[in-house]
Amino acid sequence: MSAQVKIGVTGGIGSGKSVICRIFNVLGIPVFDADTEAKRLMTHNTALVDAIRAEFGDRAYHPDGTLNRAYLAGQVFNNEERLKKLNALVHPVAIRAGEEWVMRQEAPYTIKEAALLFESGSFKLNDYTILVTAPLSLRIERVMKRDGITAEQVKARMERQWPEEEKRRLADFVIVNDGVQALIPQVLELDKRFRSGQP
Ligand SMILES: CC(C)(COP(=O)(O)OP(=O)(O)OC[C@H]1O[C@@H](n2cnc3c(N)ncnc32)[C@H](O)[C@@H]1O)[C@@H](O)C(=O)NCCC(=O)NCCS
Ligand SMILES: Nc1ncnc2c1ncn2[C@@H]1O[C@H](COP(=O)(O)OP(=O)(O)OP(=O)(O)O)[C@@H](O)[C@H]1O
Repeated sequence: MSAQVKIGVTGGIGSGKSVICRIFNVLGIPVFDADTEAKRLMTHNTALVDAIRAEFGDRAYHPDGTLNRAYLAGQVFNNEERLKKLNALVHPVAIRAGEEWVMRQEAPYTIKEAALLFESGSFKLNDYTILVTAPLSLRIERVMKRDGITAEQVKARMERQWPEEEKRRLADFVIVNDGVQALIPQVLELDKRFRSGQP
């Protein structure tokens, strides 16, 4: 088992997790992006691909084998039961990949970025969790711009995630990404604490 301090970074859609993790990464900290890894596994892990095809049909994949994200998003983000099924297939595989990744790292500490750290229960595998927060309206605006989707589509995903207040109760640290408070000093402060070994 790795003795490294393990930090989870989470936050609702559009809160700015990826932006913050990029800053940690520039400081030399290895970052595992669970959402990206989940997508990679959904096309590269044969058992997972077979299970997704069996559950969601061949339309879940394009003819070239890439994931039909728009189709799957349409299937799951307005249907809680379907989303639960997809999560039950993907999350255990992605969580295992994260644990294997941690064992390979040599660094003062490691970071796992995941939108659903609390919802999936995987926060328990980390020593500390950072919650990234931002006002709802700003998050919607950011994602509409980033992904070219409608406010309704962003809200459908938000409704499948825990409300921020619930996450605050379980988080050890909070980074405010409201476009007003500067991000870099907040990240530097946490980096200092994690490197000290006594956060
Ligand atoms: C349905 C899929 C194909 C849609 O892909 P798409 O490229 O449109 O969105 P993307 O994956 O980039 O997600 C954007 C954001 O939506 C939110 N989101 C993604 N998956 C979920 C989910 N299962 N529940 C709630 N919110 C989610 C997150 O905030 C995420 O960062 C994809 O989200 C997916 O496979 N989700 C299920 C696996 C999963 O839970 N992944 C994320 C955590 S490991
Ligand atoms: N402080 C900021 N100032 C300006 N733009 C920002 C800021 N923070 C984030 N953004 C932008 O908002 C969008 C959402 O940020 P990001 O992708 O980091 O969020 P996320 O929490 O990782 O979202 P998701 O859960 O969808 O993966 C991105 O396009 C990003 O560049």
